Amino acid sequence: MATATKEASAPAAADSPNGVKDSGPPSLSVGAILGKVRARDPHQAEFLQAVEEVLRSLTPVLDKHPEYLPVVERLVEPERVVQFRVAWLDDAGVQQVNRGFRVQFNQALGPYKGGLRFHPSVTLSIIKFLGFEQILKNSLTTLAMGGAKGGSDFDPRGKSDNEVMKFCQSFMTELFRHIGPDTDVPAGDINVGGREIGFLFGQYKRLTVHYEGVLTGKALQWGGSLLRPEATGYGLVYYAQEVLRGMGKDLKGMRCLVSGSGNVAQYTVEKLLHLGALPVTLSDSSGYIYEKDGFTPDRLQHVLDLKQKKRARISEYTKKFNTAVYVDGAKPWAVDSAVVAFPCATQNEVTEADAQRLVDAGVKYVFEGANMPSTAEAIAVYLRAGVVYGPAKAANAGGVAVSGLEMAQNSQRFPWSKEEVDDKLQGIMRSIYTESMAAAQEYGMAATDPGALQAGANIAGFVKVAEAMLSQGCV
Ligand SMILES: NC(=O)C1=CN([C@@H]2O[C@H](COP(=O)(O)OP(=O)(O)OC[C@H]3O[C@@H](n4cnc5c(N)ncnc54)[C@H](O)[C@@H]3O)[C@@H](O)[C@H]2O)C=CC1
Ligand SMILES: O=C(O)CCC(=O)C(=O)O
Repeated sequence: MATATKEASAPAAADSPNGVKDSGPPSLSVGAILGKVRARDPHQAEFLQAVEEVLRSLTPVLDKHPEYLPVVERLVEPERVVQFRVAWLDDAGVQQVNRGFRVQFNQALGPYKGGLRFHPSVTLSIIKFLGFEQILKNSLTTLAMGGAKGGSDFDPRGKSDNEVMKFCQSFMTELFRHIGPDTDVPAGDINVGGREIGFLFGQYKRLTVHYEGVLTGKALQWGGSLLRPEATGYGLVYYAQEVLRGMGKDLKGMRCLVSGSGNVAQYTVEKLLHLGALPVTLSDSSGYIYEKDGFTPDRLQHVLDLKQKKRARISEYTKKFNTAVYVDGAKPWAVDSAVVAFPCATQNEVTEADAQRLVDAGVKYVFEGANMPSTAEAIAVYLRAGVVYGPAKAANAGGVAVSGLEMAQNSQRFPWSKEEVDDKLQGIMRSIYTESMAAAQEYGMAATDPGALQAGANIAGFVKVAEAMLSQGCV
């Protein structure tokens, strides 16, 4: 994508395509809005990175529709930020104090929706970037969901089940008053899976006496949806398949690099195997494993046992399978002879130097499973090298999409079959691809432009939210 953030001149208030007028300060421009965001929160590096990336893509839209500028000014400010103390007693009876967050970013399209992350790196900046991305991602799914994110700096590593339960109960003891099935529906993210959602749901029920679809990612026996655990990874691969199909290519036989080894990475590898691709790496924050001839269903099952049951490091894998090598302290991006990369671990895991390594090693496609895994500089490297770039908010939307389907099943009080959910997931990922392409082309980009999917996802996601915000007035 070749557009740069434009310091546009003052647009006058104008009619929106739906006939609603909105007006902002006469000096409003993309540059002025960015300046205000930077001045307000100069230390929120991740949040600024996410906002800058989106606004850059929106420049041609805002040139054509200056009436959206006041909407953008509101969009970059969360509707509500809740920050709270989470105090709990560890197994030794010693008090621990963590910080909890819920950023309710935008409710234009539906109840706030987005995951909870428990990780020592969690700050308000991280939760705000995730919540901001979630607005446009949820819009792309076509389901009625606003954008939110939450979490805590709690580190579950090394904690007993009892300690995790105590923490979750204390976290929900504050959070419950801000959420509800028609208000805000949290789910999992890094270090928040089935175990944590269970503890959180139990405490919500105890506090409210309501048995309702207030969280997604629940277990099947008590309101979960089939395929929610698999949805982000499966959706990512379905999206990649759509993009490749649009270029007359097929994932079958392609060597793929996958980073991370958590929920998203595991089911990305599983779906790649279903489709005959050759995933060869997985990683964690300590290093990566390389299976030269690719994972197999048996080998993947071992990863699932290690990660889901034993909560072990990925290095443990080579104790059972000596077909693989473990490389300590490194990322998988320099492994050669791969064509596709799926970063599925965490934000900014692909730096400019990593991106250059990927390009040098022959990678032609990057599809993001993690949220914002590529730095701005890394994205520039992909695009300069002609690498097709499938951005997170489109490529990993399958998880929240099936969360939306879980909400629909909870409202109906009737579960759907695996086939029904999978069929809907595939349809949603296909429509994200086609809508993104259509939006990029509407604003002058060629379908063959390596940045078309990025610009298209930002534009298509934004326009729906902007129209809803215009219709709903200046709130
Ligand atoms: N779980 C979901 O449904 C969705 C998750 N995501 C995103 O996918 C990414 C992964 O999330 P999950 O798989 O759910 O979490 P998880 O907790 O199941 O797994 C996280 C994985 O990332 C690895 N990791 C964490 N920090 C790392 C680092 N600095 N370097 C290398 N590896 C690191 C961990 O070792 C672990 O294997 C996150 O960016 C998350 O926001 C996006 C959409 C939905
Ligand atoms: O399923 C959800 O509500 C949230 C998933 C999520 O956190 C994400 O899309 O990043």
